Amino acid sequence: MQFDNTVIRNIILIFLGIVAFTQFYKLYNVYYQNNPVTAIRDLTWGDINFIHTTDTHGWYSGHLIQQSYNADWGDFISFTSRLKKIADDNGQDLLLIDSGDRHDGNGLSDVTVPNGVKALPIFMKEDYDLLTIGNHELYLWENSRQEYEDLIEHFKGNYLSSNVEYKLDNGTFVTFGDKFKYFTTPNKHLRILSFGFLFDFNRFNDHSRVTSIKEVIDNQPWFKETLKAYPPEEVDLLLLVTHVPITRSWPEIYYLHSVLREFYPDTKIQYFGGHSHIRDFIVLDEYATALQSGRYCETVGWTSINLQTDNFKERYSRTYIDFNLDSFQHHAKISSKDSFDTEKGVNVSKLITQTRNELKLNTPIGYVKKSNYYIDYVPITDSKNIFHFLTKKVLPTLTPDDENLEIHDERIIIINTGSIRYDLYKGPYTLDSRYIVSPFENLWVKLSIPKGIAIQITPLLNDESYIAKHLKPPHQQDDSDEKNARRQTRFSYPVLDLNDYDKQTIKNSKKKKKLTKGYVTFDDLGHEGDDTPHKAVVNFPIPNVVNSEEIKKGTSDEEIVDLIFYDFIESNIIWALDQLNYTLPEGKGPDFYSKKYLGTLLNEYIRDIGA
Ligand SMILES: O=c1ccn([C@@H]2O[C@H](COP(=O)(O)O)[C@@H](O)[C@H]2O)c(=O)[nH]1
Ligand SMILES: [Zn+2]
Ligand SMILES: [Zn+2]
Repeated sequence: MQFDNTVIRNIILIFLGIVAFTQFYKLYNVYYQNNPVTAIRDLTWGDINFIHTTDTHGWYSGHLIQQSYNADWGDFISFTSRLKKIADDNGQDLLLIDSGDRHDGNGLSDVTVPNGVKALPIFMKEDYDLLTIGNHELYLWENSRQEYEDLIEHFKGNYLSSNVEYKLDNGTFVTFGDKFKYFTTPNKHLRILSFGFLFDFNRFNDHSRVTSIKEVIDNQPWFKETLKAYPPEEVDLLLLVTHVPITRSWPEIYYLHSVLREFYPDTKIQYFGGHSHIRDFIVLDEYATALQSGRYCETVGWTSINLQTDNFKERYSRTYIDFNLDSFQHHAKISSKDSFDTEKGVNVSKLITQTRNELKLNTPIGYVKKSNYYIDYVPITDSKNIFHFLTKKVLPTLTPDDENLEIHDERIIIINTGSIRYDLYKGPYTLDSRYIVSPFENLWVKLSIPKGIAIQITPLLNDESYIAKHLKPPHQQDDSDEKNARRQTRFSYPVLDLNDYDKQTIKNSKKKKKLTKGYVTFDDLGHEGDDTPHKAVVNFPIPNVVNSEEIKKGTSDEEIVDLIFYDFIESNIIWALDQLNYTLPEGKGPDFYSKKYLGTLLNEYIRDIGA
């Protein structure tokens, strides 16, 4: 076959065209990753507006490798101060609220002794109008003491806790802050009665005490006396600042609401929730809604109430603001970073950088070579799932501290999935990553029991139908109810006819935009609540516990094996043994039999493995 010059020239041109197109396409994609074209949805302002944070868990440096959450606490302070100015200029009110859980989840908070000693002063730079306590302020006495001595002192009058108390050295219990607050807002002069509540948490340290919401309502006269002292004609709005999941499957808010409605049949009530780490907004009735604002400085929650209208849809708005500068500047309506920054905000950002350097948080202590490892973006059986990685690669490398400890040939190591808090990213494994992935200082313990019993424990702790049918293991509700709260809220449904919200959603979804991965929240108002439209990520189910089994085939069920687990879940293990009718030899309690196995934490083993 013969080719003339024109054919050859055309082939070369086509080839060059393909190369040029491929290169252009690559650049285009890189550009989009860094400059996603997404229209940020505006905030709707009302007579009274709220900025809400919850479950920050020490993430005040922001997310250093995730653009969507790249703002730090200094930026957040500039943001809220800009919004306060807008509110004041327009004669509207804006209140800042935090729902607790400020420890455990980030190096900035957890590398110090006591944990939080450097992070809390940074948190305290924000001018919160109301705040309350989370369960992470109650695991360790030193954290409760910080709340009592530092935060309550600093936020005097604004720190509310209606069902949590602190034990003084002389043994008397005193409220963490105040049980309630009655106040008038600065601009609209609205009269507000507010309370602070924690869910029915039972793992508090012995210098504190939690009374369930139901117990407070039913058996502590002060609560109903307070409601009577502030009758409906003297209250424009009730504010409930809680560390309680707002989802319908968690009954505590709903019991509280039923009682409040007996006293205030049509007063407006706004709930703020936390603990299950999700974005959520619930409509309780025509005049009552609840907002929950995610976790880990990924989200700033916004809700507003327009008091002038009789129309429900015009009365309420909610937005989940991504914790980044684009969103902050957009909502503050200031395009230049220099004009957006406030002196205080810039100083707090500097303090964060200084503190991170001082604590050497960016120091690499290992390297994650192969890939990212996700908590629930991939199924648990996937090699990129962090629990798959931990059970297959990390747990089998655990070795006891004491070489004289009696050990057996076979062992099962169980971890509660709640002890792993964040995805593990490919690249340098820093001192910070260590606490991000798993912040807890739990000890490994060992129980030596027959293999036939040991192998049934993980399935039993994960069998929710079994757990639902039988007595709940002590403290188990901490984990499994929390997971239910996460799951069910995603598919919560409106109790009022809110179809118009969805029409709006459909209209907008026709606009073809390249979206980044992130939250797409389905709540009672539809799914346009996230300020930044995202491509939704899939969240696969994760069990309560996972294990690594080093068990030989062919050995008898009577063979004694070592069951190794964190002391944090000891009560769950003892519950499971009880369900299996296995009694530890008489006269000796579990404390005697479960021996300390290892002091080295899982997060240090990850470093050694290098992934
Ligand atoms: O020492 C500990 C303390 C807690 N956990 C896990 O944390 C969750 C509670 O976290 P929230 O932020 O309050 O949701 C608890 O259910 C445990 O899974 C732990 O593993 N060790
Ligand atoms: Zn939390
Ligand atoms: Zn919590």
